Amino acid sequence: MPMNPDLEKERQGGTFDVEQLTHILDGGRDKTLKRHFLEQEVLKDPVFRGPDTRFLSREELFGELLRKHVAVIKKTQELSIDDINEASTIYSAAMNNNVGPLTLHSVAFVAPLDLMADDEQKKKWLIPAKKYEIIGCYAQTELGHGSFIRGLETRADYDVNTQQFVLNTPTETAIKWWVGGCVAVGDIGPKFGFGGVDNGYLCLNNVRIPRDNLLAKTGKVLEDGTYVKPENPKVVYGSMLGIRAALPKVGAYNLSKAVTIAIRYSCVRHQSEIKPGCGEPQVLDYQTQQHKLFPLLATAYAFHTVGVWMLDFHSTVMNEINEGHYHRLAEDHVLAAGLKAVINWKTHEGIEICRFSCGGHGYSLASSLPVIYVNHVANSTAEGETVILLLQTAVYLMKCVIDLEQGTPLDPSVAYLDQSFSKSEQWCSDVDMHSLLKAIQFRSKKFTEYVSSFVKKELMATGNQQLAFNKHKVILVECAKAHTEAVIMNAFVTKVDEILQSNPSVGKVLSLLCQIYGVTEILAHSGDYIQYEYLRKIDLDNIQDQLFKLYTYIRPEAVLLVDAFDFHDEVLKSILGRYDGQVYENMFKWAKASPFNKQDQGTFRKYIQQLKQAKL
Ligand SMILES: CCCCC/C=C\C/C=C\C/C=C\CCCCC(=O)SCCNC(=O)CCNC(=O)[C@H](O)C(C)(C)COP(=O)(O)OP(=O)(O)OC[C@H]1O[C@@H](n2cnc3c(N)ncnc32)[C@H](O)[C@@H]1OP(=O)(O)O
Ligand SMILES: Cc1cc2nc3c(=O)[nH]c(=O)nc-3n(C[C@H](O)[C@H](O)[C@H](O)COP(=O)(O)OP(=O)(O)OC[C@H]3O[C@@H](n4cnc5c(N)ncnc54)[C@H](O)[C@@H]3O)c2cc1C
Repeated sequence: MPMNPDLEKERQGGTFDVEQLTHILDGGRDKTLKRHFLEQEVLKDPVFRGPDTRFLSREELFGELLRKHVAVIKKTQELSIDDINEASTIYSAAMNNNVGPLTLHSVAFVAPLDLMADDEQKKKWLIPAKKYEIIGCYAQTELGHGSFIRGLETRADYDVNTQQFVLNTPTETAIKWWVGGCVAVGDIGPKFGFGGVDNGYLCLNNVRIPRDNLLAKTGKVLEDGTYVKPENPKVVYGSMLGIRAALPKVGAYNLSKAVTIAIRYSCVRHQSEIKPGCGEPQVLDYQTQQHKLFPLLATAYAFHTVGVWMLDFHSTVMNEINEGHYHRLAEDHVLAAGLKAVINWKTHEGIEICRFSCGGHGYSLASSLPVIYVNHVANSTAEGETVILLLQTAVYLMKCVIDLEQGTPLDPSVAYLDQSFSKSEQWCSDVDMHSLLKAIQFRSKKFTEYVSSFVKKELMATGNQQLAFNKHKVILVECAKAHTEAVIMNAFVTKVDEILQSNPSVGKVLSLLCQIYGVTEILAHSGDYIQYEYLRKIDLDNIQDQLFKLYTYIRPEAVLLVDAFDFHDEVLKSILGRYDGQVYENMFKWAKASPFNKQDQGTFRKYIQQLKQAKL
């Protein structure tokens, strides 16, 4: 199919090599080549062909995705893939923006076995689980409790005579609920999205399991019922850490899809007039459309950068824990908590902005933006609700303030809290990314000190930490967000500095995106910078001008920057986001193919006839 002339023209501009940026995003040219190979292994294999999942009912969707997910597993085994990124490539190429039915087995059942099973148990369960010879799920949440784990009601009473645990969900609120990939007991019914996953309920009534079913690498129960505590009790929470540490990159992936669709479509879509008689401009030439999409484009790159960094950090900490060193578990937990919370929340807001920026066609499943949205938005609740996780990060920051007062060294990701920040020089309209990072770190430091003073005062008055925290939860959450933004900006600046050395032209365009991310973040909290007397009104006016100037620099690069995400059309599955930009013809073809246009509208005639016969 010929290339849409608008997109053809867009691709003649630009100042950097798209392929080199794709290689950087993938982690090197070899990884890009391997990703292309794996995608083709899926896309050329007829077993992965099937009905357009956007036209399917919930039951049909579950069946079709289960069929495909089994094919994904076979393909992954056939190609001897064990790298998580490569496995994700095969999975994403097949799932058409859905979450597969066996996802929870891989991310929430295998991970805890890996982390908490002893060698014997690994042989018995982890090895067959990795081969899908046993399929598992993660049944923690109950009808009455999800966030408050210590409030869970399920019982496991030890029967010393039979060396068994007797499992019971003693009340209705104790029924296990939301259990992804939970089979044979019951599905909790239709949901907002996640149609490919059978989130189930599980009632336990005197279910007996052997003593050695308790994962024993950390804590264990001896034959006489004595409980041997794990060296570090918090490691039992570790199974939730793995998914949280992975979800920032999942957020980046989903936001990258949404901005790819919205920016390509905004170059194909012509609407209204700027200069009368000069034809309808591309909607991406409107400053308001750029103001919607360019900060999100910058955010997608920022989230990808920090998502890769978080996964590396987490895997290092897990290796340390496997060797018995727990000193970085707390930092890993609060980083994963803050990044998972902020990134997934801003991602679902961003996907919605992308959908709105495509007008009516964004509301059609032909765009796939609604599919990407309803499947992504769960990530702000699942694996730790947003506020719950931000409070974890906030409590850690309050401890950092005490550590600072006591001269205890801080973890590297919060070291900036110990830095002194002088009030900024007057800003013009070309503030560099390092100055923007300093400002964002300054705000986080000041906010942490401000919140800590309130919590301390409350603690003095009540002597109760939970009460003190509960009275200031709103500002504690904001404090955690401010810190997390400092972590994101620091990772982005660090990566861009590195790329400026290795590939100056790519680095330059990414530094523009980094500035857009930083300026947008500062303008979103401009009042704080005035209140803390770090910036003046003139500074804020200047960076507002800078933002609009940055948009003009990014405009000619925008399509190339989304091309660099390198989504194959069959992976993106969006008519608005097609690489060739042939939207209208394919929208019409897709609509005509809808089963709704095929089925006999007998119902229509039957009921309309009734109206006519009713002699209204
Ligand atoms: C093959 C390719 C596949 C690709 C896949 C792609 C995408 C993936 C798609 C889908 C997957 C996404 C979602 C679906 C899966 C969802 C599964 C679930 O939802 S499972 C259930 C998740 N539930 C939760 O997250 C519950 C949240 N609540 C809690 O974690 C706890 O209740 C709490 C909020 C942390 C409170 O704990 P507690 O009541 O014990 O009190 P605290 O004093 O706050 O904590 C005690 C202590 O422990 C530390 N800590 C807490 N959590 C952790 C942790 N995870 N790790 C390490 N440490 C932890 C905490 O800091 C305290 O320490 P201290 O202050 O020093 O005492
Ligand atoms: C798509 C999806 C898949 C899931 N898969 C699984 C799975 O496979 N296995 C599993 O075990 N679970 C699963 N879950 C459940 C999920 O982990 C819980 O929904 C999540 O932990 C939130 O808990 P909750 O639903 O009890 O919300 P609640 O904690 O009841 O939250 C309700 C509101 O109360 C607020 N709140 C609660 N506690 C506090 C507090 N201390 N301070 C301030 N505010 C508070 C929250 O911020 C929120 O606004 C899944 C959920 C979804 C949506």
